[in-house]
Amino acid sequence: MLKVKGLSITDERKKTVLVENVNFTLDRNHCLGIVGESGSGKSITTKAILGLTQPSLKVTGHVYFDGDDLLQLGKKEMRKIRGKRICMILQDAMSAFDPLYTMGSQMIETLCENLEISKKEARVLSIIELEKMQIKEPEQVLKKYPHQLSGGMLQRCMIAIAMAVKPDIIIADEPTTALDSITQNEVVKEFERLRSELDTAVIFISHDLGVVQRLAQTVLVMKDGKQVEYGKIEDVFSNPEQDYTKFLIHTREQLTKSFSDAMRKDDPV
Ligand SMILES: Nc1ncnc2c1ncn2[C@@H]1O[C@H](COP(=O)(O)OP(=O)(O)OP(=O)(O)O)[C@@H](O)[C@H]1O
Repeated sequence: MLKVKGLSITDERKKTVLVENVNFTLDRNHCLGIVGESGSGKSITTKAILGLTQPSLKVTGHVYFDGDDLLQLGKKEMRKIRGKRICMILQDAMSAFDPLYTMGSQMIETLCENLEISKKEARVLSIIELEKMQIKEPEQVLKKYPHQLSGGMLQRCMIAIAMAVKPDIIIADEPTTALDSITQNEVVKEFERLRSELDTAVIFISHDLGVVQRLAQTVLVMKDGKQVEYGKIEDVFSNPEQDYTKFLIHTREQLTKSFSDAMRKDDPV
């Protein structure tokens, strides 16, 4: 459904290469996890796919989606795809909302525009989706302005909108980072549901290898703007080829071990 070929990003002002020759395929009903340390180029790769990079950054290569090369589409055509057929859930939820409007008006407007439904229907759907995100008083949340809600709450609202729109692809950039662990678990379950019930493909960017292992069928490992490993999740995790991937997996295993050791220490004897 989505095929990225030779994607590179150059900062024209600084004459630096930020991302070099990224290649991957995303099939319907599949989840691709993108992992790698901070600054390795995960976010900017997905922003480039959606034409969201700044003009000073030159993007080359191909991004094929349903027969079109997204990198060749004009702004107007791209706007038709963004938000409706490919949704992005941003790391910084605050920047996704307009501070001057209530969450209700923003959610309802987005759903009316993308789903061609009435305001009344959009309101009902907003409440249903917010409830699925474990938001206890959705009517109250709809009355609030973005600054009156926590980062985690805004993140859940953003995910609820994406879930309601049911796009072909959801790109989720660290969607669980701002959430507590119970909500994280619920959000991961929602992504699993989306994929299995609605055929939505997901690109899931995360530092958390455990979450990626649970959700993704394929994984792309990035380091210093380069794709260092790509393949089926079970192959990459059980038999990593690159030292960097081995390091990431080892670090996670160590963390998990220290956590369980610490928990054991707290157990009453
Ligand atoms: N608009 C921009 N102009 C110039 N350089 C940028 C821009 N946005 C990001 N970069 C640079 O591109 C590189 C990759 O950044 P990116 O945000 O994609 O990393 P990341 O892997 O998503 O990191 P994190 O996990 O911290 O979000 C970094 O060196 C960053 O400084």
